Amino acid sequence: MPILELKNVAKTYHTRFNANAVQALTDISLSVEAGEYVAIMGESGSGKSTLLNLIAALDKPTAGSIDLNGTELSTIPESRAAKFRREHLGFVFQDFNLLDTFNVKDNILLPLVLSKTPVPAMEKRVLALAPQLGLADKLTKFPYELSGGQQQRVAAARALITDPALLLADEPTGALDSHTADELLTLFGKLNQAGQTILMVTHSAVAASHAQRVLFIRDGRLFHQLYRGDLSQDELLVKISDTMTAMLAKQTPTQAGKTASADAAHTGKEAD
Ligand SMILES: Nc1ncnc2c1ncn2[C@@H]1O[C@H](COP(=O)(O)OP(=O)(O)OP(=O)(O)O)[C@@H](O)[C@H]1O
Repeated sequence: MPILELKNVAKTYHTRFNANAVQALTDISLSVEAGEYVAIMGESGSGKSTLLNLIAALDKPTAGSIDLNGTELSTIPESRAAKFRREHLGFVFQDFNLLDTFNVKDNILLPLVLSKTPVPAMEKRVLALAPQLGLADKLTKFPYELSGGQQQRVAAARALITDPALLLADEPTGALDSHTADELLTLFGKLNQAGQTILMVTHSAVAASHAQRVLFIRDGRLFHQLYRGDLSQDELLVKISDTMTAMLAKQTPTQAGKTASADAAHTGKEAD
């Protein structure tokens, strides 16, 4: 069973007086299996944040269903949504979102404190996780004492401390220089190899080329998807760039020429 399954999801935003409805997402169906590493790409305004907000149960779809780790999100009462998010999801954002007055260890432990985990269990978990993220010697530091890359690793540790079914990352490399971004993406790759399911929204073709599958959204619809298969990262990067070019040129995937057909032949799969 997939960790995440969206069926025919649509989202319409209504302005206050209902005059100008914005159809942000239309008929999105997709699933993410346990252990997958999926990137979502699309132009500004294509609906990526809307999609993440729906998956994170921060907002509700206008139509369709979203099943996360065996629970249909619409069945979760508002009062239990925060607890559900804490138990099933980890979040990494572009701007780290660390608490300045908490040291690294307390930042990482925050979700466990909120879920009232006993202190010995918290200690055990943070001591096991920190070395995996290169943070073993940083636990008593404060965020302002760390580089951007280190801060983002603290954010990743905080996201992973609850052992979430799905790690959601929204432009995680957006505030990092290219070298540091590369280090973070290598870390995500390692986490994924160790079994972590990851869904990452990104504008960066390089970042997306670290994933096993890349979904492209255009005007709120699933435009295309690419599978890594046995392509190298560089080969996938070329295909991603071709698809982005086609998307910006408003072509269909097949008009984009080899991109779609070669990928379909390679994987036997193709989106809509
Ligand atoms: N709360 C809202 N009320 C009305 N319209 C909204 C709201 N949030 C988003 N939209 C509209 O929905 C569409 C999709 O927006 P969304 O933020 O999901 O795109 P995005 O792909 O995440 O963009 P970006 O890459 O710039 O963050 C856009 O037309 C946007 O203006």
